[in-house]
Amino acid sequence: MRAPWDGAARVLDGKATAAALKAELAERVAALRQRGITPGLGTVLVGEDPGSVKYVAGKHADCAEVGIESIRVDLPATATQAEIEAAIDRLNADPACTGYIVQLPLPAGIDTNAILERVDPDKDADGLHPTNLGRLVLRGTGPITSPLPCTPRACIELVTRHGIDLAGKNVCVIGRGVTVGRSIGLLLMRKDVNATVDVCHTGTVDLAAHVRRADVVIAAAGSAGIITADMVAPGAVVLDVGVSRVVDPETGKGRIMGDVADGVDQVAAWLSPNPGGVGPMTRALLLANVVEIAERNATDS
Ligand SMILES: Nc1nc2c(c(=O)[nH]1)N[C@@H](CN(C=O)c1ccc(C(=O)N[C@@H](CCC(=O)O)C(=O)O)cc1)CN2
Repeated sequence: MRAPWDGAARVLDGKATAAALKAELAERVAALRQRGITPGLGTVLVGEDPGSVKYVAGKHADCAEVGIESIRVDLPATATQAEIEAAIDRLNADPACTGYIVQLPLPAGIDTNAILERVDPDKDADGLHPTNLGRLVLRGTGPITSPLPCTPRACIELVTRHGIDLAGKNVCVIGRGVTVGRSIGLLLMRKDVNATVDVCHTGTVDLAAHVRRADVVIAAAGSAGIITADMVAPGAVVLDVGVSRVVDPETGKGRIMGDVADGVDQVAAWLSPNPGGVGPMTRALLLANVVEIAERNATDS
């Protein structure tokens, strides 16, 4: 099924693809605004983790770019479960808020599942509410009418917008976290995608054997450089989703390292850079979720 491959990998360019997607979304937001509907994205940030602060700021900048209004709720790291839940209840009741996210991870001691379950499923811009994940399990075919998790959606959009068809492909997912690994299998198995999925994790025996069989590798373990060139079949498509923050021994500065080691670009046919691959697409798909909620609400009313 794979074409023989003897060149350097082509780049799955997340920045350019996200820019194209955001331009399409800006047009849909303009159409909604013409009908008197203003989509609004809310964020709940608890504490001042530098990564989370940066991601939330990025989400609001993206909103401004496409014409979505922003609602920011910033709580101190000392916020209690009850205080976070009260903020959730306010966003659930706020008509200006079309959809919202709770930035993860939450501080230690907070019951994350209880927080995510309190989000109104119809405002769940992250697609992480149990009702929406349950719909993904139950509805393996037909149109999708509820929000989908952003990073899994980002992976699929990134490859399909580069002309890669996933139907019939063997996809190896590495990592079983809720935001990516566990939920992406459900999307890939849907009839409209039609991939065969292998999900590997820390309990997997012989990870390399699984990866070697794959036409498409989605590395979302958060373990720097875990996927090496000798594991990847020549001509495979490789998405580097995992993020580890490491200190560069040469510069002494912190930098992001993905799950994919140097050298994979000499074996794979396509490779998503990290940064610059799935991350920017995840941000764009969050906006897509908000626009789709607004469009569905407009049709329902
Ligand atoms: N509620 C959520 N929390 C978290 C999610 C999520 O989807 N929902 N995912 C991550 C963080 N995240 C979004 O929130 C996210 C992470 C990274 C990027 C991104 O574009 N990264 C850039 C590099 C950025 C940098 O230099 O630091 C890239 O990949 O090019 C977007 C979104 C955990 N929490």
